[in-house]
Amino acid sequence: MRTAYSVETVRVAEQELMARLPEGALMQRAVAGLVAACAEFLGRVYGTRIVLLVGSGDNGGDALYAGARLAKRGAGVTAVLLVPDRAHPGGLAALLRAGGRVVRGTDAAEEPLRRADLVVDGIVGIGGKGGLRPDAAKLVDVLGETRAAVVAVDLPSGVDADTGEVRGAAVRADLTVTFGTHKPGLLVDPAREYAGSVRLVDIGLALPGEAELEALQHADVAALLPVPGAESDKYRRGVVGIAAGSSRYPGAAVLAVSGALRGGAGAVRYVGPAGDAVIARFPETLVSTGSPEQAGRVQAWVVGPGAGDDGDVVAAVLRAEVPVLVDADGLRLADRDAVRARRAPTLLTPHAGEAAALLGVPREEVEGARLTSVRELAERYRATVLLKGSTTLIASPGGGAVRVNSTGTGWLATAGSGDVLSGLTGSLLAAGLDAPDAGSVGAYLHGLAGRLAADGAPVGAHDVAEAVREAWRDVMD
Ligand SMILES: NC(=O)C1=CN([C@@H]2O[C@H](COP(=O)(O)OP(=O)(O)OC[C@H]3O[C@@H](n4cnc5c(N)ncnc54)[C@H](OP(=O)(O)O)[C@@H]3O)[C@@H](O)[C@H]2O)[C@@H](O)CC1
Ligand SMILES: Nc1ncnc2c1ncn2[C@@H]1O[C@H](COP(=O)(O)OP(=O)(O)O)[C@@H](O)[C@H]1O
Ligand SMILES: [K+]
Repeated sequence: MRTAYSVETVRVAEQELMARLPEGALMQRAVAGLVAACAEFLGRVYGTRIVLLVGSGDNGGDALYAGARLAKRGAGVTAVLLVPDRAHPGGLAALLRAGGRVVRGTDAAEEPLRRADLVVDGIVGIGGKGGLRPDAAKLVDVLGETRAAVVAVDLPSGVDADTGEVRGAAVRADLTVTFGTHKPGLLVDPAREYAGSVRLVDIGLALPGEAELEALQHADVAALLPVPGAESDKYRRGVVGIAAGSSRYPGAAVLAVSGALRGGAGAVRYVGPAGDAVIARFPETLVSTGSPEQAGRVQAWVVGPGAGDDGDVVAAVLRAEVPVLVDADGLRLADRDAVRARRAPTLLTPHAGEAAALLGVPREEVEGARLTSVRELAERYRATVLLKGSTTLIASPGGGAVRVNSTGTGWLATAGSGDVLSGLTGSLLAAGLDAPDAGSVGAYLHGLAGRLAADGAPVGAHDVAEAVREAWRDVMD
């Protein structure tokens, strides 16, 4: 499991560790990792031109000490000091001793930045408050006009470490070298995109049990996937009910069933007006035309994909005393109080637009503040919420760590791919995973399937469903 901790938690752990170490030792651990990452990134250090962007805190100190070590290895290093009289004194002295050069202010930065092979962003790290100040923002603008590669120290300056929000100018890095733990912002868009690839340097911080964010890895997913035992039969494996599709959107039903068949349940029941289309494509589906109550027992329901305006079906499914996943039209049709009153688990799976409607805010607000939005939705609706997008987030109603999934690819932004996800995730619910596990395992497999199916070329949603089995095998390998 990859985890990310809030700045507040990092600060406490940092204090505890610093109290036990000689002064400056922690920073030198961070610097050693930063230098190794820069050297690896450059390929060779000798003869390269490196520019350090140096703010007034320890983030700038890291950059200065790293610059000193790189200068000793033969790089030409120039430090741009944003607040010259507050640059980290020890770091600055070390750089000057190593033969580094210093310029002051943004105007003087232009020329060295244009010629740089590598820029080290030490403007601000976890001590950043609010958007970048005007002089720092101007420096970031100048940097944006160059073609230099950028390594960010701890965080790309200008992104919010705790939320992943980016208000105003921020550094776009190729690589971020972060210390002690991932910060939530490094795993959540839009900030994640600014970070480039992320390298974690272990500096010995002892972090408490509960993280702010968790990201499942292959081994975690493998341990959660439902695998039939010798005594399994189709009912014990779980039956998932799909109440989806309409005469207008029969394809949504087919796609949700295609996902459900690959999610580990022993049988898939379909209820709705698209039964003929479903049977034609998937003859193994148990199709019925009546209401969800009459469909026979299921261990979980999926309701909503392509449902059109059939609010009665949504209401009937919400009355069921088994886990229910509500997606797409179902999110619009579901009665809020009925969702909140449910005793069995509920999993809502909105994309940003649907989440915005549920919260009564503009879509951009959700896209700009995904972590805050998903937490708010889970609390308001007393449900587990899976917020879809480039990074998918899963929050639980009682608070606690939010799961983040980033196995996906932009190729998944194709009509119907959300229907596949809802069927797949519903199937995992029916197989016995709890709502946060079903949501995060479903998103993981779906994202991986999208990657495997696309392999660099466009895909349709049915290709994604077909690739779920390959993703499953890949995880189990
Ligand atoms: N945690 C760890 O274990 C370790 C942490 N380490 C490193 O220390 C870093 C944290 O250092 P830090 O605490 O000095 O804060 P930092 O990020 O440099 O920023 C504060 C400075 O920036 C300024 N400033 C603030 N907001 C701003 C804005 N919007 N725009 C512009 N400027 C702004 C603020 O100015 P002030 O408000 O004081 O005027 C202040 O001077 C951390 O990220 C990591 O790199 C490692 O060395 C060792 C292990
Ligand atoms: N840029 C992206 N990167 C990764 N995954 C994405 C991206 N855009 C969309 N997705 C994923 O594709 C799926 C789209 O679902 P949704 O928006 O419901 O589409 P539809 O309603 O057409 O089925 C979701 O699983 C979402 O997380
Ligand atoms: K930084």
